[in-house]
Amino acid sequence: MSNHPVTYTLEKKDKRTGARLGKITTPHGTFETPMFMPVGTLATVKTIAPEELEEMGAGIILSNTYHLWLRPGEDLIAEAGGLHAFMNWDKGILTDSGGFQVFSLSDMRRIEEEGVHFKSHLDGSKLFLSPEKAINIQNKLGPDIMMSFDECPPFDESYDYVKKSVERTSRWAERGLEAHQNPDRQGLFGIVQGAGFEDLRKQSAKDLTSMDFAGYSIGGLSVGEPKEDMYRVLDFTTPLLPEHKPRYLMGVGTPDALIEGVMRGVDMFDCVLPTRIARNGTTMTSKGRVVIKNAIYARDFRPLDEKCGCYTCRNYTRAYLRHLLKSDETFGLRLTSYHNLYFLLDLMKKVRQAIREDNLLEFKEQFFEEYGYNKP
Ligand SMILES: CCCSCc1cc(N)cc2c(=O)[nH]c(N)nc12
Ligand SMILES: [Zn+2]
Repeated sequence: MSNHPVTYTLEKKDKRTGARLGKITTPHGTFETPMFMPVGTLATVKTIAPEELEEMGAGIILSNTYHLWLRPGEDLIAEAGGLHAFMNWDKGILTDSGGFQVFSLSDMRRIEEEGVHFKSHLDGSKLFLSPEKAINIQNKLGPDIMMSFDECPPFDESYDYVKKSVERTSRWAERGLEAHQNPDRQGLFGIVQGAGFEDLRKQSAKDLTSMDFAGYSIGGLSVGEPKEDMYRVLDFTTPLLPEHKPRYLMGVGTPDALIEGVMRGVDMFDCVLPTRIARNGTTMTSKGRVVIKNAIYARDFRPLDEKCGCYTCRNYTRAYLRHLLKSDETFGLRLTSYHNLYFLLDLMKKVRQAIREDNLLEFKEQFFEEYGYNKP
């Protein structure tokens, strides 16, 4: 069906790069792109309240089918009225399909045409996930955007293996479309795979764009490959995707990769990085990374980032943040997580403005210089 509940409006194409300004409309609101999506694996963006996510400008957040299936279970969340009600978040929610987590979290797994057999990372119990099951779980969780069940092979996997994997992921995608019970209110995205092989990326994109998905994800990247490889794959993959549907690059969230991805036509990004590194005291600032537990900050009574307008930077000093992190005080995790999320959301706001003003390349150069990316 072509009248999807999740639609994309292309507003402006950058004259000198592949960047584009747009809006994605979901049953829970319309949000500007390019956008960064905070990850809330277990129905919470760790240590941050929904109201705080809203005040920092988050539009769509992520949750994780695999984790929520195992705990507390999709039926419990369905009884609660779905993820939005369960976690008291009334903007957009996107869920991953679980395949990636199976491959990254679980050992003893066996991949067959029917699906994947594996052991729970929680208690070792035997589990089975199929394309149909992954879609049914997401139908019950009730996100605005759902992902097809895919296999994300290692980037350095053999050509023959990746070819077979891409063909199976395309068959899984078709089965998922068939199994989708709420196509009127939940948009389903296909996930393009193919590792670093251009012909396999083309095959995957051809297969998936022949099916009527609401949007397209670029999977199989940000899995440890060199960034230059990721950019090379994006260069020949994003042009294969429909211009008038959203493009989502999975698992990408460093400032440089976000900007490089935008310049290659990507609209949506997610990454656990900002909150994960925050919890061990690593923060992203306009002058590059600041590892706040470092002794040099013990008597540094300046804000974390003097150019940042976030709650953390307006109210607390580096010395205080260092004290909290060194003392394992939970409040410290909240303050660094808040700042890192705000930093990336604010970066994407500045990127959107740069596309509006046709100075994205100049913005990138200045941001890279100040962040320290150009240092040898
Ligand atoms: C909540 C996490 C969402 S993104 C997870 C993710 C991250 C990365 N890097 C790749 C993939 C992929 O290829 N397929 C799928 N389903 N997910 C991926
Ligand atoms: Zn800040």
